Order: sequence, then structure tokens, then C-alpha cells
Amino acid sequence: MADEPWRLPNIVQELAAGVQEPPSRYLQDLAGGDQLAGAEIPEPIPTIDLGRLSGSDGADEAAKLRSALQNWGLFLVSNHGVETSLIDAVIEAAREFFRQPVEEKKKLSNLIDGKRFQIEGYGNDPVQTKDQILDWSDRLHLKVEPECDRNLAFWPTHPKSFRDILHEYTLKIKTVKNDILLALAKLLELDEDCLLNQFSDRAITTARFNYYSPCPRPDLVLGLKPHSDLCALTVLLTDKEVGGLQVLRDGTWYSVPAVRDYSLLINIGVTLEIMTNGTFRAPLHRVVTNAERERMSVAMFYAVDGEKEIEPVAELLGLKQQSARYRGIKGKDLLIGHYEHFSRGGRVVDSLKI
Ligand SMILES: O=C(O)CCC(=O)C(=O)O
Ligand SMILES: [Fe+2]
Repeated sequence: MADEPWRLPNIVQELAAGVQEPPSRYLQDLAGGDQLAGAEIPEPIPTIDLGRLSGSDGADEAAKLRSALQNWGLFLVSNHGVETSLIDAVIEAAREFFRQPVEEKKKLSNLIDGKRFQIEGYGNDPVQTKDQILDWSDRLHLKVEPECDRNLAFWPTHPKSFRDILHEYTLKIKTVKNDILLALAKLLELDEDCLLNQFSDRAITTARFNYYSPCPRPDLVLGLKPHSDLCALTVLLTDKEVGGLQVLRDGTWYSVPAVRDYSLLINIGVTLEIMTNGTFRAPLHRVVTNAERERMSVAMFYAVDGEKEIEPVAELLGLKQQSARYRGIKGKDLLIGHYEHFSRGGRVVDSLKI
């Protein structure tokens, strides 16, 4: 089956350089009158001061966080302690990587023998069915934690600083993730480390560098199809100048403006939706394309150990006297389910509801 040519999508950057019109496999079916241009967001995505949230006078920030989670499943954090110079360096290193000729990048291909898909490496997401609508983006996906499991063969050597910068960024963002998990547990009135403890030293963190080439038909083509992230939390660095991310609320796609001030965008993933028994919901989001400008983003995905059973946290069920609304599932099986649903634009978590 690996020999079926439809399973091997093009590198979009290559395609974009050579075609006037996107091939039919990239065109959305907009029969229902859906439009890709999103609605203007009615209020800004709340920005939470992470220093204050974690301190003793964090009540206002906690209230903001609660409302952001209820309304969007997304929030921004400022005062997070990650130096602006490091953030700039991450973006610049990613830009340098993507600026290389496609042939260079293909040396890190995510296709084994040019055929079989694996998660790590440079390329596209897997194609599951012949009629799957493809995304107008390329990405480099790397496992960064556990550190001893890094596959350095996939880590770029150009620019030369790439590996060191990603290593440092991994260390810094981890503290942000930890602070957020502590705050979320507090919000749920659980022991502070109740959520944090779900992540063992075998928990998997991946970094995904997304590159969206300019697309001649932004009215018909998506950069990334609707999905919810599979992990517990995503920490996203979005392009400072070019917007494109949209989030679904009450049936409407809202455009999330580009983040210009070094805040980090935090996105709840399905693992946390299950753990919190649906109290925090993983939002559906997608990325639209831009006719003139390239766009980039860097996502850090915090998942659990593949062998861990993901299920509603017992302490929470006890506290709220709730029964579990989701079936338990192992981290590695959630990953398999994720890609099956992803190809159809659905959420694996909906199949786990009791
Ligand atoms: O590019 C973006 O803004 C979002 C990327 C995203 O949703 C993802 O990588 O899961
Ligand atoms: Fe995402």
C-alpha cells in the first residue's frame, strides 16, 4: 500500500513554485456555503500575566483564564520568562531552515525509503484516503523530550545554531507549561500538582515547525485543516506579521490576529479535555492561506508517555461527584486515532465520549 502514489503528497513549497492553480486535491468542498475567510474576533483573546497568575495575587488573572477557557480554549500568556531574544532566535532559525532548497530539507524527510510515513522529519502529514483534501503547508516535526530519545538525525544542521536554540527553547518553554498546568489544577480546585503529575519523565514533547507557502487561491485552500491538538497543551509561537489561524466557536470560524508582542499562544489539547472530563475543551482550529506572503509558526506539543492511560482524573471526578464522560485510552492509541480523524477534519476525542 505504501506504493500507492496518492499517499505521497508533494512538498507544497515545490508545488507552489511551479503551479498557477492549486491541484484539485487541495481544493476544499465549500458546497455548504462555508467561506474560508474567517469572521473578525469579537473581543481579543485574553492575555494572562503568567507571573501574576502564579503569584499570590493571581485571582484576577485566574478569572481571566477561566473565561478564556470557557470562551475559546485558547489564551495568550505574557510575562512568561522566555527572553524575547530566544523567541527571535527560534523564529530566525526556523526561517533559515525553510529558506534552504527543498533538496536540502528532503535529507530530513519523514518518509522512510521515500514511501512510509513516520511522524518525525520534514514533509507533510500522512494521507489516509485517496479523497483526503490536502493541506497547503510543509512542516518539520521533531521529538524534543524525553531528551534521551531525541533522533538527532532529523535535527537540522543548518543553521548551525538550530540544535542549541531548540534545546534552550525546550528547557524554557517547559517551565511555562509547568506553570500553566499548576494554575489549571488550581482553577479546578485540585491539588496543585495533580495535572503536572500526569506527565512522567517519559512524557513526549514534540516541536512542530509549520511553513505555509503563499497560495494563489486562499478562498479555496487551507494551510492546515480543522483539528484539535492531540496533546494536553500546545505552546504556539505564531508569525508576528501574517495571521491565518482561525478558531471555531458556536459554528463560526474566527480569525486569531497575529501575535506581535512576544506573548505565547496556549491551546488546550484533547488529552487535557479527557483528563478534565470535558471541563476544559480542546478547540477546533485551522489555518488559512495567504496569496502574497509566506507564514510560519512553531508549536510545542506536550503529550503524555505513550504507555500511559489517559482518562478523567480520579480526584476531579471525586471532587465534582461526576462520572467519567470519556473512555480511557493509551497515549500511543490516541495518536493513531488522532491521525485517522485528522485526515477527515474530525476530533478523535468525540469517539471516546461515553
Ligand atoms: O500555524 C498555526 O498558527 C497553528 C498550527 C497548528 O495548529 C498546529 O501545528 O497544530
Ligand atoms: Fe493545531
